[in-house]
Order: sequence, then structure tokens, then C-alpha cells
Amino acid sequence: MRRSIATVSLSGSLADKLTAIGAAGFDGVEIFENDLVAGAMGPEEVRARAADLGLGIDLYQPFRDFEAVPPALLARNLRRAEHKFAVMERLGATRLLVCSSVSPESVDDDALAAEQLRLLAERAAEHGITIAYEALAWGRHVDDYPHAWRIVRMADHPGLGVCLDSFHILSRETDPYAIETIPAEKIFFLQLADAPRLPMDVLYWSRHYRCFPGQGDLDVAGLVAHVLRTGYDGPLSLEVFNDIFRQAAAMRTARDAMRSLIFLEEEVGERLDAQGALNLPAPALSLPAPPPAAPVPTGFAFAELAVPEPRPLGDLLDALGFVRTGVHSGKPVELWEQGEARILLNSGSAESEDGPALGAIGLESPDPGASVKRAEALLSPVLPRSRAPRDAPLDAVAAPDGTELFFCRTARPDHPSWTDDFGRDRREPPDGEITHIDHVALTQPWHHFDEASLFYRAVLGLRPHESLELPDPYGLMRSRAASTADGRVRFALNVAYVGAHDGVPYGASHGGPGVAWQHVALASRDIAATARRLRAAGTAVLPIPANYHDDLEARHDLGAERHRLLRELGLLYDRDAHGEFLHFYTLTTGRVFLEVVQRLGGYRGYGAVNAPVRLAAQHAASRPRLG
Ligand SMILES: O=C(O)c1ccc(O)c(O)c1
Ligand SMILES: [Mg+2]
Repeated sequence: MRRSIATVSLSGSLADKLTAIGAAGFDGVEIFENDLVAGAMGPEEVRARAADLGLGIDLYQPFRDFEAVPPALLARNLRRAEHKFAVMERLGATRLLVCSSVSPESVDDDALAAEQLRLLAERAAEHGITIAYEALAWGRHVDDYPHAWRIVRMADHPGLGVCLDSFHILSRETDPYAIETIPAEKIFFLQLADAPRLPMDVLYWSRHYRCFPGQGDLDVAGLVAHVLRTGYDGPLSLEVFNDIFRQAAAMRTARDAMRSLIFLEEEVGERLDAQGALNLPAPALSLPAPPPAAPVPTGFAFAELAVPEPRPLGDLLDALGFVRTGVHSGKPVELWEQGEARILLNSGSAESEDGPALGAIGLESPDPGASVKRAEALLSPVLPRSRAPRDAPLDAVAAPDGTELFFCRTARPDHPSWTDDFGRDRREPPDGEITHIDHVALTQPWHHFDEASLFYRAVLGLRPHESLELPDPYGLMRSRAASTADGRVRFALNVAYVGAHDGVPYGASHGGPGVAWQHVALASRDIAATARRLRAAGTAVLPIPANYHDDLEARHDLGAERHRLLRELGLLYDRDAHGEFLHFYTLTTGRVFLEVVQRLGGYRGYGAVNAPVRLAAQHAASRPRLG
């Protein structure tokens, strides 16, 4: 099947867009009229440029407000159409998208709409052009695909069919099942977009918040499965109107778009397989071969912090009960361990220029080689294995925020272990309260948030959780977790909302809304003991205001003794339907802080209700003291 994308989905000039679309490996484009009209390239030049890049022009769009109008207006609309046919002939485009009318001059008369669309299709046929009629979710009289299809059927012209757009169908919760009653040869085009569920006006939602399939909440794969079951074999074409993608680098967005499409095809294939491939029409069976399956990671192997020098983070780890169990044989890297929690302090990395930063994460993979093949097939940058000859080979890819992800098998007989690089006389890890890394929180650049949630889902096979908004004293943080089903690997992805025009958040002079902070959360089996241990070592933790604990007592009745303990040790508290959560934070150094957490029962969250208190406390603690 052809893979296409509408030029409206990307930033830049039409030439930039085409270059990016070609580089990402698409087969075709939908030329969005505004891109042509506002651009310097004439239609012949666009045609030649697209051809040079191996791109077909699969659609020209949109033609608006055509049907069901009084005769005088029809004549004007046909004249307008003739001009567009001429442009399309110069472009070499043979399919025109007509959106259902939003004009107050159109009337609610299906027979009239059908008659006029038939006339349009007849005129178009004289130029070798066909018409795909699309129901906009906010169309004045035609606002869903069953209605558009009734009109197309009534018009009964071979050059007139429907265009289906997943956003218009799924946003309004129109039942996609009836798509299967449309003959494949009458589905002229298929546009795909996802979106987060937002309770807002559908036009505004569509024009600003669409995203690539797999990044939002709509069941795009389910819809495509219905379409393919008809025997449709036209393009799968992404059409995304998104305020952030309009600003982001086109090359990167195009690659993100292609990753989304590859992942979508895989999901569609699984749906169709699950429903029995026997009665499927041929096009549905000719979906491209899916990428190699994602080996689901089974835990964190390590977190690597780039540090200017091993102290003071080493002192903090020591106070937490970690032991330095080894030093890398060839690089200034220390390995600190407790239970299965492993932290590397790397003082030989340029990333620590502004103080400690999280540089790399090791994930336990059942098959590290397969993890990298998957990442590569989904267009993730694979990192070179430029390591000293003695080093255990490590397979790594770059996550969207630049963090290096290593796929490891720690101390397993079937695979070289990265721990072998830390000397034969490695000490035994101590058995303390801290048992393992619970989660890692990464801060995404503001324009890579959707890309990141798709990356963790598609490349690593994690499940995305709902997207949350967390107030920070200097802005809003958007936060979304992604985890394995068993919770052994959990990521929290955060991004600072910005007045997205200059990329510099208000409050930047205060460090901005938690802009660059990253953290590693350590699981403790007895968080009170861990907190006391730090206190005994004279290590300060993030102070929590008494107001928080007053409010906590109002919200929960945990008994006087427990409330006293939480207050005394500065612990934060949350609960969900599955269990309870206790946590506290260390002070931030550079970009990094540590969190200590204890999950009681099957608590599934990350203490998000407490994030505003944490963020405010962190700003207060990091503000330079006056006088
Ligand atoms: O928002 C719009 O106007 C618009 C235009 C063309 C489309 O294909 C579409 O889905 C929406
Ligand atoms: Mg559309």
C-alpha cells in the first residue's frame, strides 16, 4: 500500500516539506492548496520536484463549499473548479478532495447536493480528474461519512467517491463498522490522524490538536482494519493539523510520521490476523511485512549520570546505603549498587558541563539484538558501538530527548554482561531497603512530546498512560507515563508547556517550569528507614511545607500516628484503587535529583497529585538566597 502524507502536517516552505517527505521514505503527498498558493514554485516545478523525490501527488486539496447551492452560485463554483482543474493538470494531480460545505448559502437537500456533485465529477472527468467527497465533522448539512456516502451513491458517477478521514469519524464517535458496506472502488481516499480526547469544539480540536496515529487516544487501527476489509488499496495518508508540528523541524516530523505509519500498519495487521485472515481481500493481505517484534524490557539495568566529579552524588548514594562496587576498567565511571538498583557515575562525559545530568539508561532486554533491530526498523537512531575493545558489546539507541538507551542482559550466562567492565574484584551489592529502580522521569523538549510517547510505545512496547497537566509556579507541566504491563519498567515523560512562540518559557529566569529536571526514582521496601538513614547521615532532603501535611490530613484519615510520621519525615502520600504510595525527594544537583518511593499494594501511579507541591518546593530550594 502507498504511504502518503498531507503537506499541511509539516512546517516550512513547500520545497522544505517535499524534501522532508521524500527523505522519510513516503510514496506520495497530498498537496494542501495553501502551501501551493503561498509558495514561489509554480505547479510544473512542484510536479518536477516531487517526481525527483520519488513522490506521487496523490491528492490536491481542499476544494470547499461547492455543493447544494442556488443556481447562480453553482455557476460561480463551477468556474472556480475549472481554475483548480487547470492547476491540477499542471501539477499532474488527478484527484481533488471536496469537503462538505460549511457555507450558510448551502441548503439541506441531498438530491441537490448529489446532482451538483455529479455535474462536478462530469466536468472533472474532461480533465482526467476524479472527486473525493469528504464529510467534515462540522459540515453544515453533511457531517458524517454515512451521509457523504448516501449522496455519492445517489450521484452515481464513476468519477465520484468518498474520502474517509479517521479524525472526522472517530472524533464524533460515528460507528466505523458501516464503512464495510461501502464498495472498495467507491472509497477514493483514506486520511489518517489521531488526537488526544479533549472536550472541546470539534473544529478547534481538529485544526490544532490532531497528531499522528499512536500518539493520541483514537482507535485509528480499528478504523483502518474496517477500510481494508472492503478491499481498499489506495494510499494510507496522514493528515495532521497540529500547532506544534507546524513549528517543529520538518525532517524530524516526517520521520516521526513514518514511524507512526509503520507502527499503525503493524497494529492493523494484528487486528486483521486476529479476525481470521481467510476471508480477507488481497490488499489487506499485502500490508508491508511488520518490523521485528518488540522484546518487552523486564527491568532497569542501570541509570547513568554524567557528573563533573563523583562527589557529591557519590556521597548521597553512600548515605542512601549504596556501595561503590566497581570502577570501569578504562573510563572514569563508578558503579554504585544496592539490591538490583545500579547507578553509574560517569565523570568523563561532556554532558555534565552544567552539573550532573542523566545521560543513559540500561534496560534489561530478553534479546538485546532484537531490541535494536526493532528500534532501527522504526527509524530510531542506533548508536555506534564505539567502545574500547575490551568492553562488553552494548546495543544502544537514542531516545527522542537524546538519552542513550542501552539494551542489556545483566549477569546472564547467555550474553556478555556490561558489569564485566567493572573489574573482577567487584564487591557484592549490599542488601538494603532500596531494591531496584522504580521509574525514570525524563524531560522532553516541548516540541518532541508526542514523538516521545510514540517512541516508548512503538519501539519499546510500553503502554502509554493518560496525559496529565501539572501546575508549576512558573507554568504548566504536561506529564505522561509509559510502562510495561507488569510495571517493571516505567518512564515518566514530562514537558514544560511554553507560550510556544519563542520557545522560552515565562519564568525562565527562575529556571522555568521544571524545564530541564530529570530524576531517577528508587524503590524502597521501608521508606521510613531510608528517610531516617539520610537524616542520620546529615543529608538534607527536599523540605515539604507543613501546609501540605495539613491538607493531607483533610483529604485522608490515615490515623494520628501515620500522619505524624509522614510529617516528621517529610514524606508525600497518594493512593489509588490498588494501593498506597509514599515518596520523598533529594535536593537537585545540576539537572538531576533522586526520588525514593514505596508502593504499598498494587499502586499504579507516580504521585502526580503531589507534583505541584514538589515543583514549588524545588523552585524554592533552588532559588539563590538574597543578602
Ligand atoms: O480543517 C479543514 O478545513 C479540513 C480541510 C481538509 C480536510 O481533509 C480536513 O480533514 C479538514
Ligand atoms: Mg481530512
